[in-house]
Amino acid sequence: MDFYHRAALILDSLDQKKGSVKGLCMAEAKKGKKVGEGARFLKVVVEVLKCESPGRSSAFIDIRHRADNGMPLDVDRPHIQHLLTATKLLASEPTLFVPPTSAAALNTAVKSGSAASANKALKAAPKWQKQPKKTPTPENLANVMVHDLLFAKRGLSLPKEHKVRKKLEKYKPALDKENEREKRRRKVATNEGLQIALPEKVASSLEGIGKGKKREHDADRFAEEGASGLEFMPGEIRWLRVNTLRWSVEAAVEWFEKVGWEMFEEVDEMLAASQSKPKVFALDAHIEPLLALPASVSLPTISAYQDGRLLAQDKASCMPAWVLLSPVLADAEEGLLEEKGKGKGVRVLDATAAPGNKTTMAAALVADDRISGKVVACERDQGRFKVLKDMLKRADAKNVQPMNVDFLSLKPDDPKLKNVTHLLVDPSCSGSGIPSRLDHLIPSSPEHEHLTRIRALSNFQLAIVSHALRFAGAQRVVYSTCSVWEQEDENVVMRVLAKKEMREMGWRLAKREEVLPTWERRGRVEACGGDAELADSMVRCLPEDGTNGFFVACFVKDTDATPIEAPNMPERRKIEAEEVQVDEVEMSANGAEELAEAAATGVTAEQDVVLPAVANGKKGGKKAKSTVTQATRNAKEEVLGKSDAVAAPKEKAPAADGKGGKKLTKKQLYLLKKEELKRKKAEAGGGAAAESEADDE
Ligand SMILES: C[S@@+](CC[C@H](N)C(=O)[O-])C[C@H]1O[C@@H](n2cnc3c(N)ncnc32)[C@H](O)[C@@H]1O
Repeated sequence: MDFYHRAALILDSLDQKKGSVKGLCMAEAKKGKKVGEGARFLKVVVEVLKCESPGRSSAFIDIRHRADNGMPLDVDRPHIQHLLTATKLLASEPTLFVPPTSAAALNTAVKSGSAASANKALKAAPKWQKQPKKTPTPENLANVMVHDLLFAKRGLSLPKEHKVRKKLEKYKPALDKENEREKRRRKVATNEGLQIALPEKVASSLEGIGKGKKREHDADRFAEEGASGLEFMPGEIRWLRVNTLRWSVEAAVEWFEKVGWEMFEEVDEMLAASQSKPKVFALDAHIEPLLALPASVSLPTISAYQDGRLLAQDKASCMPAWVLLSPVLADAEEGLLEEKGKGKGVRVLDATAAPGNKTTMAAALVADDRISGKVVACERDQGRFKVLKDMLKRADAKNVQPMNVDFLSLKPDDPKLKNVTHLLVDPSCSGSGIPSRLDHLIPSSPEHEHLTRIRALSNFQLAIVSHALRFAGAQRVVYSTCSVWEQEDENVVMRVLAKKEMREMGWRLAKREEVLPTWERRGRVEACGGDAELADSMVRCLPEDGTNGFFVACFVKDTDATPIEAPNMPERRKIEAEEVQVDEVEMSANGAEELAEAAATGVTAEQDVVLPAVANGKKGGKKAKSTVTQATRNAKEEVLGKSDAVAAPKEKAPAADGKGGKKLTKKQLYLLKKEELKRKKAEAGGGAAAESEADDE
């Protein structure tokens, strides 16, 4: 019963938007420390969400599928909840889904007459009554148990004589009958027809869970890596990066062959061969230190993975560091570093580093003796900073200086950073490109809320990348996201290029020849105002490419050339600039939020400014008597969406009551918005801010 209680608690937390599917499953599993438990939670929770998720034609899935050129899903109501209502199970058995704690608590529960108040009564019971720390809501406990009763191959995993099982089984005929009726109503032949389809890659990965210890351990890793940030792409290919700080690609190939693996020239050939041979691998065609193995391979059995010579990293996630630094490697090969003024050691800055996949890759690429490069890695969040440090240790990345700092607080003209020439900007994003996050199974917000969040993220991303471009010595800056939304991808790049300031500094986009030229999928022409060449400079990835959904663009500085012309902004962006006016006050990234607040309340340069906590990485700002630097002012304008070439129309304030009436001042508008935000946050149970959505990439 304990397992079901805990699975139901995970569903409760999901309802309260307290985290991602995988993250919450792993967090719960960690409490019990049983091998395979995370994977079991994941499987049960996903199965329940597949048949219960309400509002499946919601904005997120719809847009997501439109973005992937797929079909929107069409499941129109929560199936298990429907079964519970139709059979009156919860109403007739108010105490069945209330954890048995003490007689007194049970009595209270029985007397209460309804499951909800029974649950409330239990929670309020005195501490000395031995009861679990948290009790799940009866609805979610019923969801999990009824799911297993009806759909799990082995049925309920409770002893035959367990009284809850005995009681629940009495309802099985009625539940089955209603289930059959529902299938007829929806014109589907099987139970699967009533469920949301999982992305194929995720489905195949979840399928093996529970079939033997080795697979369980592996599945745990699947869940864990998602939560900790180490990447793992469930599906056909398992990408492993050779950690050249510890090993070489040649040595890795030799080692694999020595222990009985067969190498293939092409990834496709390797995949075809993997149908009959399990031990096959291939070198990736685009990224030198990357190997492709069949996804069925069990990582714990590969010692080179266990000791950090190989690192699990999705191919798309390897692209930014490769695009940023492969030209330096090529120059080193040809002995051109001195000539190009890079002989004194390349300095890289990773603006948003944790968990450190791209940092460690950059560190490995510049560790070459001829380059003798170093990396500064900034991470604002204290918890994630610890993860970053662990990753640096695992990868043996001694040439990295980690800093627990808000990147936006660094001064681009700081003499200590004047040697920084290359910057990685991989800011927090919506994570819409990661199918393995499974978050499309959670009921999503209404469309407006979704777009507001994406716009807020987009403004935050613009602030971070613009800040990077202002670094005095910067020559090459790579911007990336694991999002498939144009707002976070092409739009951010276009907004940067539209800024006079950036063009006058000599920034332009690196052309296709310099940015994975043989990678087929490029930026969307429409999102680049119809400019095919610009779109061609950008890289996009989708799961059908064997990677996560991803986006990469590379800015290069050419101080000698005439500044490029402002690009044609796409029509949609202009429309959004108008729509976004109000929303931009509602910023969700922590530091940027505070900057936005400061700006919206009209604080000027010499006044008290709420600055993001600097150097200690703690969330939340502190009051500081400060003179705002130009960089801070710029960032402030950017997060408010004011710095675009396509300016939002002035003072188009909405009516006071939203229907018509007197116009509000900016401050009134802000206060209203703030109230609304507070209310939403309270409703969401203090769920994570939009910004932290996809920080594990
Ligand atoms: C998408 S993740 C980066 C993933 C990382 N590049 C990797 O490949 O492992 C974004 C990270 O940026 C951090 N972050 C967000 N805003 C930041 C800021 N202003 N300064 C420093 N770090 C920031 C987040 O806490 C998060 O850890």
